[in-house]
Amino acid sequence: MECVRSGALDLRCQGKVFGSATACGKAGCSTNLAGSAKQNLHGKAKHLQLSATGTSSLVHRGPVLKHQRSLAVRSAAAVDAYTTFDENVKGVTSHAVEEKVGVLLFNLGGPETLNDVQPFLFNLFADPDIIRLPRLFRFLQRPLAKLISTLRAPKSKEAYASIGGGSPLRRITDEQANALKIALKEKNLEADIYVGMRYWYPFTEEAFDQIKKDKITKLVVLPLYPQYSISTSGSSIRVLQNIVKEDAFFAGLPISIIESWYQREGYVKSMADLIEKELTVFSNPEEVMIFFSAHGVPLTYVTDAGDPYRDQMEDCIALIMEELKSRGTLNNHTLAYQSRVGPIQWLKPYTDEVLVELGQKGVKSLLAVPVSFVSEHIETLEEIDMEYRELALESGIENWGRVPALGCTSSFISDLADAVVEALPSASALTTRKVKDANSDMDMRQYLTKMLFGSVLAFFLLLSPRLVSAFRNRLQ
Ligand SMILES: C=CC1=C(C)c2cc3[nH]c(cc4nc(cc5[nH]c(cc1n2)c(C)c5CCC(=O)O)C(CCC(=O)O)=C4C)c(C)c3C=C
Ligand SMILES: [Fe+2]
Repeated sequence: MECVRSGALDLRCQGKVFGSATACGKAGCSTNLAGSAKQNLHGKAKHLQLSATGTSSLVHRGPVLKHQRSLAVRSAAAVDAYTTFDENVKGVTSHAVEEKVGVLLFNLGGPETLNDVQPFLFNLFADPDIIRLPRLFRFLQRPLAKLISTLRAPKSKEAYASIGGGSPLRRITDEQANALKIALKEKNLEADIYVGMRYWYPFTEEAFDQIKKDKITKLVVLPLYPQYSISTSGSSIRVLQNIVKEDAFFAGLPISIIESWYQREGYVKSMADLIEKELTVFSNPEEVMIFFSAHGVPLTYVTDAGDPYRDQMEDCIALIMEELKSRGTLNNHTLAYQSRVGPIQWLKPYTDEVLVELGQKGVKSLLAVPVSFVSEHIETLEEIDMEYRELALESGIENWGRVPALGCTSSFISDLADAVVEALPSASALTTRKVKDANSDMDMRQYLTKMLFGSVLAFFLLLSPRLVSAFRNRLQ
């Protein structure tokens, strides 16, 4: 049985035109484009552009319109998946072989012992999506990562020591992987699940090796971050793009990427369930301020590099609050950003500052809701449960609660399984996505200023012990 990808394909999304897609329709054909039409092309942060020539690009565009659609509409267009087609593989035929579906979960990874902390931090800071140096200064990435990870390690080790000596991320992600496999089976999809961590074991590259060994024939990529950021899902997707460039197996493998899924009904409802449940612990639930605390990113990611993270986060909070409102829960809420690192400006408002302000304003009961991540980790268990709780109580807040991370909540895992099932038909050979690079937007003057500033900074950082110790104080 042979299938040639053919027919009119025009899915231009400007929030209005959903276009058309022609499925091959032949039995056993793995190149079914029909699913593409179901993608979430609602003109928010992402736009899928596929042309009849078979080329495509995915671009982030801002600013984002605030949500005005009903949840039902959102749920029908729930999967933010995209597919790109390589000119070189256009017209490639695929044969009816037994399908072996793989699902690759992307996550950050975390140190498992205190000895892992510094090398884990090195991997993190060596990532050009985490410390974005101008192209000419990329040679400084690793020395800078070595320096920053060494300076940061003592503080991080202390934090990891206080939660039992290591990150629970690997264990929880493995549990989520197992739960997802079972949920998919219940939906009649047999799939092998792979975990690819960006900065610690099992590394993304190990997952790629296994996927290749297992001869997977279709892959759905699911980053375990509800909202997209250049620094998280974007960074892992870049690793995927690199392997697609380097390895013929991955260049030909049909892949579908679920970029962000905070807008899925199942996720929104699961979050609302957790919040509702936790509110009942307070003696006066209606007086509790719902305090969403999201992991921050440096401000320039959003302002210069077009990271849709802040827009998606605000959208996500609006959806959860809308859901709560529809259930009669009318509490006040606020959003702030936590976990900033180093002497630069991050997304505001900052969690620590807002907690103090709320205390001063007389807020007495507060429910913290971690919202950028779906498992417990250092920043929920240490930063929120210890540091922020203490700060809140010192600032006059009397009743403190925290919503647990979603983990393996069954409604949530079932919804992730639905997302995978919905994304599968749009799997297709992937080409390098045009990730918007902050550097490409810089004009020459900005670029030269950054170069000059970067070289002076690097010079002092590497050579001046006084500045190193000053910098260390800012990092701790
Ligand atoms: C959506 C979530 C996350 C974003 C966005 C993000 C950006 C980001 N993070 C750092 C620096 C650090 N992150 C660290 C740990 C960490 N980060 C996330 C999530 C996001 N990061 C998680 C889930 C974790 C915890 C992993 C674990 O072990 O449990 C750390 C290490 C811990 C520490 O020392 O505080 C650092 C450092 C930057 C610079 C950044 C954006 C540029
Ligand atoms: Fe982080």
